[in-house]
Amino acid sequence: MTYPIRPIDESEWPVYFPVLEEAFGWTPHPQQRERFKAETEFDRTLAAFDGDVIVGTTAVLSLTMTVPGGRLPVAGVTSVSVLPSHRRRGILSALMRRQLADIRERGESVAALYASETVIYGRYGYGRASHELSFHINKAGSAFVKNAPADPSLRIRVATPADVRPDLERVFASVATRRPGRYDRQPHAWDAVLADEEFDQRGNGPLRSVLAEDDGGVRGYALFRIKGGWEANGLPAGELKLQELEATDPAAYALLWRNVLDRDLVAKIEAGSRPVDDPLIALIADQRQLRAGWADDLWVRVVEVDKALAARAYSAPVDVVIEVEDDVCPWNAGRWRLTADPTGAECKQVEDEPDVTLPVAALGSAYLGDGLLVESLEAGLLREHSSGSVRALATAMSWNPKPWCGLVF
Ligand SMILES: CC(=O)SCCNC(=O)CCNC(=O)[C@H](O)C(C)(C)COP(=O)(O)OP(=O)(O)OC[C@H]1O[C@@H](n2cnc3c(N)ncnc32)[C@H](O)[C@@H]1OP(=O)(O)O
Repeated sequence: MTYPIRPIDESEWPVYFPVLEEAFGWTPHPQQRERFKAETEFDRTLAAFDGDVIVGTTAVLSLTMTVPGGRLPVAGVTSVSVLPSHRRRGILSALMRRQLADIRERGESVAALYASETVIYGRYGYGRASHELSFHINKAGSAFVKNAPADPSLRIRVATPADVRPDLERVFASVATRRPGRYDRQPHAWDAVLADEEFDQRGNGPLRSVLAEDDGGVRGYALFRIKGGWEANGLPAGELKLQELEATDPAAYALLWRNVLDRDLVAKIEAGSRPVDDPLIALIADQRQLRAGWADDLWVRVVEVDKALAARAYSAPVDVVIEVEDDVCPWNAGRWRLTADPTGAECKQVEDEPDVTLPVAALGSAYLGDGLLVESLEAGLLREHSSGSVRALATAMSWNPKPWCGLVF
């Protein structure tokens, strides 16, 4: 049985969005529903139909994302759902194939997504490309190293987040270009970051902010909520849930963390999504106190091998023939010579003998600089024909700072 696929127009939203709600078992707040609609690029949606009923959905957000050495238009894949009545009939597979062809036609060479479950997207050529740490910190164990940076010209200002939105946007825009995986936030994304429905829904208190600033302006911010509480013996047991902390320089970063960690009547600090190389790890004197959890962040799909590989920068010289396996985007299958050094890169289709054979998902994993090719090699998942070629490729593709997105789309 086939299920015709096409984009929807805005008038079909009332029968499109409920498919997502049903598939995710999700009841969004009315404002959340409105924001979802506002960010939807209707010409980049796809719906699968059973007769005239929508049974599957997906959409793309047109993102500008930082990649090693620059910024790229990236297809941000989102809103993937198939009705429980129609699951496991190949509807997702049909949507993914069509979507990747559309992305290519539009000229984007890279797609990225957040996966609801890690087992779903590898079969479509997406690779786990960045990771996040979540910290659970007891305030009592949060002292900094003695030489933590301090700038006497900096001060903390308490502010209502909505009142200082232009400052938050300015700080974020300046840090987003520094780390692969971060993307330009459009106004609707800021609406979501600053949304306060969670206040009603989870009892975590309203969104609060502190700014680090000097006479020249704002150099960083933290966004968080506080769930107050007391132990039976009267000791304060408040929990601070950090949503974001961004700063333009190390002194502002350290001051903001200190402010968040030292909050009166708070005993525990939870920071849900942080980069794997968060400078906080170096600032905390007793790192075990961070009690970190680890999870995948972005998944990346190289949609056009030559364009994507030539569009990013490399940390070290490399000259390697890569044989790419890709049965979902057959235009990628074949041998590609990547010649790159820190000044530039070229990637051309060739007939030469390959140095390495790898699934396209492995290129997606390496694309943002997380260095995962070595992990795959050691796990026996890549076929290396010339000894040392994978390590050379992995070294060239690795990047500092490590990739991290930090905001689900
Ligand atoms: C970027 C995002 O939006 S992430 C959000 C993804 N959506 C969700 O998690 C919502 C809840 N889940 C769903 O809506 C559906 O189960 C989907 C979209 C994940 C899968 O849709 P389906 O139409 O059932 O997938 P489809 O039939 O095309 O499956 C293709 C293959 O993937 C496998 N697969 C699909 N989903 C899963 C899963 N959740 N876990 C394990 N395997 C899966 C199928 O078994 C099948 O394997 P096969 O090719 O070896 O037979």
